[in-house]
Amino acid sequence: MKPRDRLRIAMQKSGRLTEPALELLNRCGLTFRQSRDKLFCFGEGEPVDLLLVRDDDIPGLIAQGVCDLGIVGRNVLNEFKGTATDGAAALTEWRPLGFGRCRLSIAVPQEMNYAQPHDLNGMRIATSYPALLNGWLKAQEVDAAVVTLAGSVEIAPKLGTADVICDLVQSGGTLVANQLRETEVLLQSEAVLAGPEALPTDERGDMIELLLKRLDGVIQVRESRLLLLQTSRTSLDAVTRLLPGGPQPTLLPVAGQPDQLMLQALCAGEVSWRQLEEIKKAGAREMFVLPVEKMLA
Ligand SMILES: Nc1ncnc2c1ncn2[C@@H]1O[C@H](COP(=O)(O)OP(=O)(O)OP(=O)(O)O)[C@@H](O)[C@H]1O
Ligand SMILES: O=P(O)(O)OC[C@H]1O[C@H](OP(=O)(O)OP(=O)(O)O)[C@H](O)[C@@H]1O
Ligand SMILES: [Mg+2]
Repeated sequence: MKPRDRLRIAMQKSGRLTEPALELLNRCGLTFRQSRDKLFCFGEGEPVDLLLVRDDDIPGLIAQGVCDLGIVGRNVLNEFKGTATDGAAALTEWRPLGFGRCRLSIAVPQEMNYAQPHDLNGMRIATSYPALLNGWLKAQEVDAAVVTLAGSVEIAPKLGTADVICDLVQSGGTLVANQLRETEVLLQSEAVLAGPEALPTDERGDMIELLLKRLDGVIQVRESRLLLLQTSRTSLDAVTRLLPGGPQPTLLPVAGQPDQLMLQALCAGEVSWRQLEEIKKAGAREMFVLPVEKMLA
């Protein structure tokens, strides 16, 4: 294959991961000119181009060296790795990306008795993830027949083509609609940046390292929240103990109220209503949770 001097990233052409993947790359300073066929997008500022494909093809394109990186669900990446063809094992997850969260689960008809994996012995399990399912069955020492389907897996028990299923679950709505109940989680998944374990030794390797640094910055900011609140000095310990993870908070005096403090804390994730209510009960008031736009340590 001809050596390339531009980095090529594969992502889903049209689906759940398309918009968030593109937004993430834009935030990393990568913008693309949309070509007429929309399958190849030329990078405008940086030497990084996009290939828009079916998500299932992404790991193979990386393994073949057609693309340097790909944005794909962990479920698809691990299924490919589970097929253990040449090059498959050498793919790795460079970064989890925090979107496209779902899980690969076993689900059984609501009325079926299920207590443990061994209850699946002798059953037919429909799935689009035969390698992942077979790996799990082997680890659990369960002897079941795997029925591979490309989609609409949840309907299989009703059609009588399988007894139970193994498919992606997010809200659980599809399972409920098909009178199924989730019994085992095989894999927690989200979109990941996938690539070969060994970085290219030419300039593309340097570009990947630069991209990873930008990505880390973008992800850190995206997940950070600035929490501002007021507390009395006597409640400070109780309030501080409840703060979500992050660096030490900053304390500021409040003008005209010597017993009060303003507390500022950078939190490494969402701050939920419940957490806020708990912190308030511990003595805090005037609480604000702010998104962080940019951060430079
Ligand atoms: N209900 C869901 N909620 C959140 N993420 C999901 C959900 N279902 C799937 N995903 C994640 O999003 C990825 C893409 O899902 P999508 O349904 O767009 O794929 P697809 O139909 O296989 O698309 P393609 O046409 O590219 O093959 C999945 O591989 C999984 O990682
Ligand atoms: O738990 P839920 O929130 O209901 O999501 C789970 C469903 O979402 C995905 O299907 P999708 O909607 O993409 O349909 P498809 O796979 O048939 O294209 C997945 O294959 C499940 O069927
Ligand atoms: Mg697909």
